[in-house]
Amino acid sequence: MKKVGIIGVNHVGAHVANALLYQSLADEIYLCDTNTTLCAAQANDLVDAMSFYPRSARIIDCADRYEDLAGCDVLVNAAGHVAAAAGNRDGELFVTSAEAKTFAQRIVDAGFAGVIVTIANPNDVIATEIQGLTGYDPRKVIGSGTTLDSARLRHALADATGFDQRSISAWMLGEHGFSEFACWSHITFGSLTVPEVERRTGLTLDRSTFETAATKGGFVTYQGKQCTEYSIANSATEIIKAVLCDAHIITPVSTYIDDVYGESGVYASLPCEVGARGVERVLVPELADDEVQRWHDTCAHIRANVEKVRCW
Ligand SMILES: NC(=O)c1ccc[n+]([C@@H]2O[C@H](COP(=O)([O-])OP(=O)(O)OC[C@H]3O[C@@H](n4cnc5c(N)ncnc54)[C@H](O)[C@@H]3O)[C@@H](O)[C@H]2O)c1
Repeated sequence: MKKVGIIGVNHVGAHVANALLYQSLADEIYLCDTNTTLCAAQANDLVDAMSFYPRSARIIDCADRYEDLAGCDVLVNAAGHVAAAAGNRDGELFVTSAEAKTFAQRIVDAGFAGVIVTIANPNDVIATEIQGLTGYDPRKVIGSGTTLDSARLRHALADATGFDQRSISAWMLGEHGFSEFACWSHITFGSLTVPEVERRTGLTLDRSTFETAATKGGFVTYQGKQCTEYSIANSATEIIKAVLCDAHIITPVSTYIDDVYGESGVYASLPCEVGARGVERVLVPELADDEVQRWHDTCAHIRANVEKVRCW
C-alpha cells in the first residue's frame, strides 16, 4: 500500500497527483491545501477521472489537516504563491518559508516518518528550512532541485543536435535558480563527449547559450501560462517513483551539502542515488576548476537566502 500526500494542490500539486495516477504509483493520495474549496474540487476532479487511469486509487481530501498526512510514505510540498516568483524564484522566499512553518512541526508531531520531496521555490532554501525545522535525517528531505533544469538542458541540446533527450546525459548543478551551472565537463551523448559530438556534427555547442536555456526555460513557459506544471510534475514524479520503488536512480536533486569542495550546511543539487531511504548516496563529480568556482558562488547565494529566513 503506497501512500503519497501532497501539500498545495493548485497547478503543480494537482499535476503531481495526475502523474502518479497515470503511472499507478500510489494506492492512496492525500490532498491538502489551505484553500479548502480548491482542495475539495481537485479531489472531486481526480475521482471523476478514475475510470480512465490504469488502475484505481483512493483520493483523500484532507483540506488543511496536515495531521492526516502522517501515514504517508512520501510527502510532496507544492505549497506556494507562484505569482511572487514570476521574474525570479527568490521572490517567493518569504511566502514559501512562512508556509513551510505552518506544517513542518505539525507533521513531526503527527508522527510522519517517510520521505519529503519539496518542490516549492526557492527550492534549495525551503529544503534547507524543512530539514532544519523538522530535524529529520537530511537524506529523507529531498529538494526537486535541478532535476527539471537538467531536463531543460537536455531539451536545448536535443534541439541543437537532433539527438533524443533520453540519449543525452547533461546536468545542471547547484541552485534551482539563476546561480546554477551546467556540469559541462560531464555531458555525454550516448557515450560521446561534447568535443566528439562537435567534431562529428560540425556544430559548436556554446555553453552559455545552453545554460541560459536551462536556467530561464521555465520563465518562457511561465510567460505564456503563468505557471509550469507538466514538466515539474513529471520530474518530481521521477523522484517520488525512485523512493516508492526503491529504484536507486542517479538524478540531480537538492540535498544536504556536507563538505563538498569545502561547502557545508545548505541544500544544493548534486547527482544523487535516490531510493527508498531518500538520498542513498551523494555522488560528487570531479568538477573542472571553473565549475568549482561556480559551485562556491551558487552555495553562497543559497546560504545568503537561508540566513534571511533562518529560525531553527
Ligand atoms: N522546483 C521547481 O522546479 C518548480 C517548478 C514549478 C513550480 N515550482 C513551485 O511550486 C510551488 C507551487 O507552484 P503552483 O504553480 O502550483 O503555485 P500556486 O500559487 O498556483 O499554488 C500554490 C498552492 O499552495 C497552496 N498553499 C499555500 N500555502 C499553503 C499551506 N501553508 N498549506 C497548504 N497549501 C498551501 C495555495 O492555496 C495554492 O493552492 C511554487 O512555490 C512554485 O514556485 C517549483
